[in-house]
Amino acid sequence: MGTVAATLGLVQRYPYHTITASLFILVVKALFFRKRASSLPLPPGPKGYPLVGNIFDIPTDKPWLVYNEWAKIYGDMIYFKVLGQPFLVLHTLERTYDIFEKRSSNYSDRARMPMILELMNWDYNIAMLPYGTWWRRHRRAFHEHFHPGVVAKYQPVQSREARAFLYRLLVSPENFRHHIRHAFAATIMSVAYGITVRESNDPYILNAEEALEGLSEAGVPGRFLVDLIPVLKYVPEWFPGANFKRKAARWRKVTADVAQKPFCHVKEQMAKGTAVPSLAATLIESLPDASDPRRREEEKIAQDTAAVAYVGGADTTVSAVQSFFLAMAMYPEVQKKAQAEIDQVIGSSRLPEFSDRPSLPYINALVKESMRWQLVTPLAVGHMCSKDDEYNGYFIPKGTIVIGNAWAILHDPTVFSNPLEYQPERYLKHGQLDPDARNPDVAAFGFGRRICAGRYMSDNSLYAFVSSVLAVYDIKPPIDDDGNPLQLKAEVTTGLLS
Ligand code: HEM
Repeated sequence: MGTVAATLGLVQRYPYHTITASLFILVVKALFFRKRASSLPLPPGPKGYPLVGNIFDIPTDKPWLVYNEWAKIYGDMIYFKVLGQPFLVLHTLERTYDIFEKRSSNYSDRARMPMILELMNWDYNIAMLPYGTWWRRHRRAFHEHFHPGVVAKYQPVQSREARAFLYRLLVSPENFRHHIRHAFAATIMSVAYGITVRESNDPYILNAEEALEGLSEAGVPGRFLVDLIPVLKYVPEWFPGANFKRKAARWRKVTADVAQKPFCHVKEQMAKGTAVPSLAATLIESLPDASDPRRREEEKIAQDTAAVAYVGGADTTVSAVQSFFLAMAMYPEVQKKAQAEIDQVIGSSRLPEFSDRPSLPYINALVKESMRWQLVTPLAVGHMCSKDDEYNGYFIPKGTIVIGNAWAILHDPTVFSNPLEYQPERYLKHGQLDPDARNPDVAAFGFGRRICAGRYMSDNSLYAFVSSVLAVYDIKPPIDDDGNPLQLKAEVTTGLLS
């Protein structure tokens, strides 16, 4: 879900000016301190300081690894507070299932983000909407076009873009990372709007990238004081120190363009009778009449649905494909087995099709392992607890941001032997997919009612790219000055999207 998730619920160290101001708020809040609604203890976690809580303990670099270490001390539920904001990190599948699935009505909300949602107008992003009717209407509209029964209709575009990607790799293999990004942007623009993007400097893509950069900056909790003191959103732009308002104004414009420009383009094409089939065109066709009072809201939902396909899909699957390239360069024996399967099942006279997928168990296992090995969203996206709760002998206060440590769940050595190794074989038994092997989907796409709504489309894209690339290319590590292959090591970036 790409940057769809921004950095919701991801904890980072706060700048010191933010701390000072927040202290003030906390003192005020403390004056109205609410007595705890339960006599049960809070879940265990690192002991923090008065008022600021665990601000100095919070990991900035790959927090999923640090929480994994903390779990050895505190167990599979870790509770801590940062500037009054409670967090709960869940470490095992049992806990994420109990909380996000069994108690989903209480654990499906999102943290309030005034900078992003109220000032930058990212409110079209389903992933950020508060839990409730408006989110549910968006989710339903999105699901209608991305559930497992319908995503097959996007396969021709996915295959076409996978093939165009093969050609670009042939021309300039050194730019493979750029080509991956371009391929996914092109796929989604085509699916969502029927737009064919330019090879470089495409205005839609440039605009979206700028909006996503703003999102990524504003998504760091504490980056903007207005997230801690929402009333600051009313400060006028000219006011000294109100730089955040000027930034928000610029980002608001590009963010709005991401959703509106391509959608308006489709409307114009439809009016002229020249529109090509697309998600936006289908959504527009099924809108109520212009005179219908429901039209305004329905049109907004349609516009948001198409836009979120782009912002949700632009970066995420890209990251999974990058992991796949790294894995192939590091594990040549895996690559050989995958190529042998393609050669045996398909031969060398054509490229793999979607219809071949059931006959390619090793490739399917490789797609799964590419989602597990280096997770795209190692902490998924935090869910906010809507009301006070009691669970397993502990009290969980309303407003707690609950994070499922997807990395820990998919690197549990009791479930995945040698979890740091890339081994597609772990999903196979007697040469076929083993139904009893833990499927990375249990955590790689998040949890419960907010689980990634684009995961079926993403899975198809990954299959199309992986199988096409392996059918025609060998992926190898770069060569050093003496002509020897470089020793590669998996090093991932930190952040919500790894
Ligand atoms: C490897 C690929 C992807 C990964 C790892 C991924 C991951 C995620 C995660 C972790 C969430 C939040 C789940 C939660 O709150 O528990 C999410 C939400 C979402 N994703 Fe994805 N995503 C991927 C691809 C896509 C694609 C291709 C699309 C669009 C076509 C998409 C659309 C969405 C949407 C709409 C949501 C919001 C769901 C909601 O809040 O109700 N994602 N994704």
